[in-house]
Order: sequence, then structure tokens, then C-alpha cells
Amino acid sequence: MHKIDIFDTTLRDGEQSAGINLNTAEKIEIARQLERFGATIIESGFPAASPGDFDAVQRIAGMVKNSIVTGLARSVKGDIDRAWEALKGAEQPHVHIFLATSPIHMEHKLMQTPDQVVENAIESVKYARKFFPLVQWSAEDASRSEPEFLVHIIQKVIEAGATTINIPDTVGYATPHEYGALFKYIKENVRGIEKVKLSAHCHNDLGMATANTLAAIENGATQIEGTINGIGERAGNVALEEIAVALHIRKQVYGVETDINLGEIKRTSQLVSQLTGSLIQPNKAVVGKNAFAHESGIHQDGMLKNPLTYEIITPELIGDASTELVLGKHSGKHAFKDRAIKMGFDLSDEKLKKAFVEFKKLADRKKQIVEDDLFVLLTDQQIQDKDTPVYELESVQVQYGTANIPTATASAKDPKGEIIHEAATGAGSVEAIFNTLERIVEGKVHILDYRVTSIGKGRDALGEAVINMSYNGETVTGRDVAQDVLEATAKAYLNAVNRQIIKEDQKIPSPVAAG
Ligand SMILES: CC(=O)SCCNC(=O)CCNC(=O)[C@H](O)C(C)(C)COP(=O)(O)OP(=O)(O)OC[C@H]1O[C@@H](n2cnc3c(N)ncnc32)[C@H](O)[C@@H]1OP(=O)(O)O
Ligand SMILES: CC(C)C(=O)C(=O)O
Ligand SMILES: [Mg+2]
Repeated sequence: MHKIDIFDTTLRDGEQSAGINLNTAEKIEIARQLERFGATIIESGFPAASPGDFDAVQRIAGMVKNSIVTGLARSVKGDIDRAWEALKGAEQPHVHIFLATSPIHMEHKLMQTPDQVVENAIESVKYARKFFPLVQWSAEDASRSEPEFLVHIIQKVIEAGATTINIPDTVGYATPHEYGALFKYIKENVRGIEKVKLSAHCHNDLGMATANTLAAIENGATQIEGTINGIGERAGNVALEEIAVALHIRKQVYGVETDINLGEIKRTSQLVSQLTGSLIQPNKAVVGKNAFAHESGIHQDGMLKNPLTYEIITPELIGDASTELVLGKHSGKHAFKDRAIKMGFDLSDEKLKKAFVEFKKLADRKKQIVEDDLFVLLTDQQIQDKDTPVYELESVQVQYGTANIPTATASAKDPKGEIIHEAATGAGSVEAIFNTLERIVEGKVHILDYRVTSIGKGRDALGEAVINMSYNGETVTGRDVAQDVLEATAKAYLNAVNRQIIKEDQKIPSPVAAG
């Protein structure tokens, strides 16, 4: 099995994403992490682009020891001089020169003839080799270039001293078959190609960057370029974490290895996302929030019986937390029971079945079921399962008017079975209810959070109240639903108090401690 190099361009091509602008401190932090991640080469910027980029490249070059540090330069002396100034302090100074080779770029952008482009390329590479031991030359827009011209110019730049040849699919135009064939063609037709590194650089405009990069590897690429999380110009570059994991999981197919430390993937991805402000789509391969989340009952059942049924990558491989069985409306009873047990509940099969029916109803209403929701639901069954005496609301009434002090009266059965009537005022109707109920229940209540939401649409929508409170020093959540939000509020209040009473009585674990 032979090794291929990983060229990370998160700090150069990645930063070319609309809306991303990293300062030097941020670039340094990412570069340090890329070194831990195991990138062979870190492209840290474009020194001629701005004083800030120059500064970042210079500082990273002086700091990083375990990866080669490079900077980009156009095919002009001024850019190469600037790159040398920034990179001369690096352990192994490396420069990356690019020049477009496609008819459209040569004619309309560079406004040079193909012969002028060849001359220009030779001159720059020769000039760079006066300073740099390592010179990478990139044929920008290679995938839309004439293959014969590409072979000709590559031959010339190798003779001029280039140590790496890069064949970019600059605009993400190639298909895997075409891109692989281009590598094969270059390998077969350029003399001395085996003496230099041959690199792939793919963009994702047609969503084929990963497939194209793997096709290049199958056809002899010895270096691949990309970014963390696939950030970059337009639709981005190939995501390095996808390549690294694909090469690992399917090593029998590709037969190559890298120096990437797979266990650093998650940390690197999160750091890049955080510092660039570029969010990762939840279903992103390898690093998306849902990459190891299983939502449907059939999959969850399979996962519980044997994780290999639905998991080809373990989260541990990339330094992620563990697999998540997300409970939602597609979940089944196996996953529901597993979670209930993990949360410390010991319900009879019959009660579990009832709780599951309630859970399905709730899942239809709510986008996301959180641990608190499950806790409420399971404790409700536990309340019915065992019979710990609790509070029961008999009635609640509120007097409200803009000219009056809001006043609430309420009646509730206490755990001893006695009916208690109380009244209190408050700054508003809700506070009046809270104050009244606090007189009914024994113990100290402190409201931490209170939310009401409507369930359903239209004038007859139900109101759901969720109250998070501290009751006798313990944090507990209560929830209830009613046609009127004030009634839902009073019920949710007593629901929270009851839950705490039952927890204490039946030694139910608190939701925070539950797994
Ligand atoms: C495929 C890629 O990702 S390539 C890298 C792209 N990255 C960037 O452009 C980021 C940094 N760029 C910059 O800061 C600026 O564009 C600079 C400093 C490089 C140049 O700025 P300016 O001198 O103002 O030129 P501007 O960007 O408007 O135009 C680019 C010029 O470079 C020329 N050029 C483009 N590529 C090359 C090249 N590889 N070699 C030589 N010249 C080139 C263009 O033809 C154009 O020349 P012209 O001014 O004679 O028409
Ligand atoms: C500078 C070159 C290598 C590039 O980023 C591209 O062609 O996409
Ligand atoms: Mg690019």
C-alpha cells in the first residue's frame, strides 16, 4: 500500500468562500490544528494578495514544523518574490504557482497565446527554483484544457524544475470518468512524470468533487488537495475529511494510505466551522450533525441488534461522540424502550406501550423530542403505574382588567386528598396563578423558565405550557396542554411539582443524569 500526500488549502482556497475572512490569529489556530490533523502540506494563503495574508503565511511558515507550509503565487515575479519573503523561514520552503491553460482562460482572461503561456510558465518555474527547493505548478482549468497542450506545457515545466504538477478541475466541470482518464493520459504521455508528485484539485460545482478526487487516485494521483468541510470558492473544494475516511473505510478498493490522523477530524471540522462562521449542513458526510444519528424505527432496531447493520463509519473513528438514536415520529418501540431503560425507568410492558402511544402523538406535534419531553411522558406513566399521591387541579379562575390588579383563585386536591382553595394577586395573570399555586403546594418554588406555544393552527389551536422550576431545590420541568393557555399554565405548574414528588418517592433519576 503506498502513501499519498494531503495538501490542505482551507486557509487559501477555503478562505476564498464568499463571506469568509480569517484574521492572522484565526489562521494560526487553524494551521496548528491542521498540523495535528496530519496535513502533508498546508497552503496558508496568497502572500501577494494583502499585507494580512502575507503576515499570516510568514507566521505560519515560522511556526509549523510537521507539515510543509506553502503560499500561492501568480505566474509573475512580483508574486514569487513576495512568496519567498513570506516563506523563506519555513523548514522546507514550498511555493505554489498557477497559470491557466484552457482556451477560454488563455484568450479571455490572460489574453495570451498558448505559446506565451508556455514561455511564461517556464520562466516563472525557473525563477522560483532559484529560491524554493519545492515548486508546485498548477495548470488552472486543466479539465477544460486541450489534453495535448496540457501534456506539452507540463513537460516543459517539469524540465524547468517543477517538483509537483497539479491538474485542477477549477470549475468542477469534469466527470469522474473524464478526470481519471486525464490523469491516465498525462501519466502515459509526459516523460519523467513519475519523478514529480501528481496532484488532484477538485471543486464541487456539480457535486462530484469527492468522486473526481477518488478517480484521480485510482489513476495515479500521488497528492490530493482540498479543504476541511469542503469550504471554498462557489460550491467549494473537495472535503478532505470525506477523502480521508473513504480511503480508510474502502482501503481494499483504493489501496493507498495517508498520514491523516482520523481521530482529529471532528475537532478540526468544528474549529474551521466556528472560526469561519461557515455552518456545516446537518447531513454532510462524515462531519454533519446527523452523520451518526439514526431516526427511523427500523434502523434503530437494527442498530440496537448490531450497529454494523446501518453504520459503516463509527463516530469514534473521527473523534466524535457516540452514535445517536434520535427519537422522533419515525422511531419504533425497540428504540423507545432502550431509551426509557437508559433513563432509569422500569415500566411494565403495558405501561411502556401506553407511553409509546403518547410518545407517537407528541412526536406528530413536535419537530424535535428532547430528553425533558420523554421524561415528562415516562414519569406520567410511572405516576399511573405506582400510586404516589399528588396534587390535582380542580379549578382555576383569573380576574384581569387593565384597571384592576390581576387576581387568581384556584382549588386543588393535595396528596392527602383534601381540597385546598387559595387566591393571590400578581403583576399579570400568569404571576397571579403562580402565586396562588405556590400557596397550595407545600415547599419552595422558583420559576426558572416558562414558555407557551400553540399546537396546531387557527383560532382553536391548543396551548402548550412548559414550566421549568426549582422545587425544594431540585430542578424539574412540567408540561401540559389545554384549550386555554392559563389553564395549561396551572396544570403544567402542578405537573412539575408532582413530578418532583414522584421522583423523590420512587427514586426516579433526574433528566440531567439520564443517558
Ligand atoms: C483558481 C484560483 O483559485 S486562483 C486564485 C484566486 N485567488 C485570488 O484571486 C485571491 C487573491 N487575489 C488578489 O488579492 C488580487 O486578485 C491580486 C492581488 C492577486 C491581483 O490584484 P489586481 O492586480 O488588482 O488584479 P485583478 O485581481 O483585478 O486581476 C487579475 C490580474 O492577474 C492576471 N492573472 C490571473 N491569473 C494569473 C496568473 N496565474 N499569472 C499571471 N497573471 C495572472 C489577470 O489576467 C489580471 O491581469 P491584468 O490586470 O493584466 O488584466
Ligand atoms: C490555484 C488553483 C490551483 C486553484 O485553486 C484552482 O484551479 O482551483
Ligand atoms: Mg481551487
